[in-house]
Amino acid sequence: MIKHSKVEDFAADWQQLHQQVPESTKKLICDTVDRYAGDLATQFYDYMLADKEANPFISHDIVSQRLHASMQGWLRELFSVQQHDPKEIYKYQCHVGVVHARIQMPISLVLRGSRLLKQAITEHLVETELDRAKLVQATRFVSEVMELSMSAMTDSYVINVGKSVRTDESYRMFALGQNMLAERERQRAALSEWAQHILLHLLGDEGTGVPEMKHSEFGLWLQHKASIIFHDAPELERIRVCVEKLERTLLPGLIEKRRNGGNAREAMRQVEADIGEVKFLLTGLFDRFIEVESGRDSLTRLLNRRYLPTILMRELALARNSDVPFAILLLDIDHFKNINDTHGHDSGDMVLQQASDLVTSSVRVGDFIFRYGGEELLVVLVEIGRDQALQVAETIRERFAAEPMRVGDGKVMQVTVSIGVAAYNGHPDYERIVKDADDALYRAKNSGRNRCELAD
Ligand SMILES: Nc1nc2c(ncn2[C@@H]2O[C@H](COP(=O)(O)OP(=O)(O)OP(=O)(O)O)[C@@H](O)[C@H]2O)c(=O)[nH]1
Repeated sequence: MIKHSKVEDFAADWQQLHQQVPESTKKLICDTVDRYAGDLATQFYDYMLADKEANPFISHDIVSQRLHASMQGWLRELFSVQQHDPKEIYKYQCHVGVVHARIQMPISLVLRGSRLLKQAITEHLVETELDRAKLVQATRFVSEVMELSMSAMTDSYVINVGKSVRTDESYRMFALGQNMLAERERQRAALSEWAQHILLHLLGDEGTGVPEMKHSEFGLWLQHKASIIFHDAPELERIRVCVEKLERTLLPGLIEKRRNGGNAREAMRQVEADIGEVKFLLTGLFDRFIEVESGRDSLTRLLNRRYLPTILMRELALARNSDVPFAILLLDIDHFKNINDTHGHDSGDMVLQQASDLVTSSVRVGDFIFRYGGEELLVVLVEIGRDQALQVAETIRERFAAEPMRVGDGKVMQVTVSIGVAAYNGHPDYERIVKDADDALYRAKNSGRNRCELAD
């Protein structure tokens, strides 16, 4: 069967729609839209300009200079009786969609606007000499033309918003690609330098107008780059609050104290504490992101769970398109709580680290190992069938049972694991295979632990 492209589907629907409605009715709609195009555009933009959500995207000036006329042109063309090529009409609608995406106008707003226009055109049609049957037909025609236009617009809107998200993300990755450890040290140094600068300035005798942070190297970084790298991390906001407090309250207070010859020690201490807080937040922010962005869990160095959907979706696509199967193992350390309770939390951590080393050395380099939960690991075994996957799980289980683990103070203890195994079975939803492995793990636990169970 030939797969139709979106433009061909649009053209076919457009032609079919036009064939269903008599020329006389179309002519009347065309004339009505033509006559009221100005009013319709005014009505549309009055509504948009009054709307809180729409307001940031348009202004009175832009409306009067450009948009009002474009809207009339668009309406006239959409309902024109001249036989335009439907593919050209499709392109035109896509272009409008691209523009909406570029200015980041929410699609809900575009759809709301279209409903408003549909209603307004219908009201004008009611005033014409059309009889009831024809009026119903005309109203339906207007509605479907609008629907078709919106579907083309939405298609290109979605693609183009996707593109811009990818661009943002690639810039973010580029920014992150710069060595984050070096960046962290650079910004810490820039902050210290600025702090030193103001303290030296304050110790001088003028005691007025300290150098503003926003013009310092750190201030510029905070203003322009930090929010791209860290998005809306809460620490960033707290840093901004600290900086504002410093500039608006603490520093002026300190200057005032010094000018009046008062004891500035307490004010100075507050300034130092505030700068210390900014430094602390900054370090924490970088450290958190270095850990997350490296994609690894900080304790076990295994992959972070948030990458699991990406990996599983990729494996599912490979399995579907190239017939390359895969399987997952869900592994849970038995009675882990007892290890913590008996030997302490640090020993629990040590066991987790040894457990991840053991699993890592039991699978191939091409497999993926995630820290799935507290004491749960998830392994994606690539290019493997169900029986082989079960064998791998058995080997891991046996190794755990055979190799005692260190728990601090030179002590060792026996640790066992339960494993649920699920192989790709053609189901397209990646959550399903995880759920299958989870059910199998549950059975392994309920059947006495230190066991592997295969999903049904
Ligand atoms: N030391 C340490 N403990 C953790 C970590 N993450 C989770 N835990 C602990 O792991 C324990 C898991 O306990 P449970 O879920 O009751 O299960 P369990 O004791 O392993 O028993 P079964 O799974 O039923 O065999 C909890 O006490 C958690 O506090 C971690 O990173 N380090």
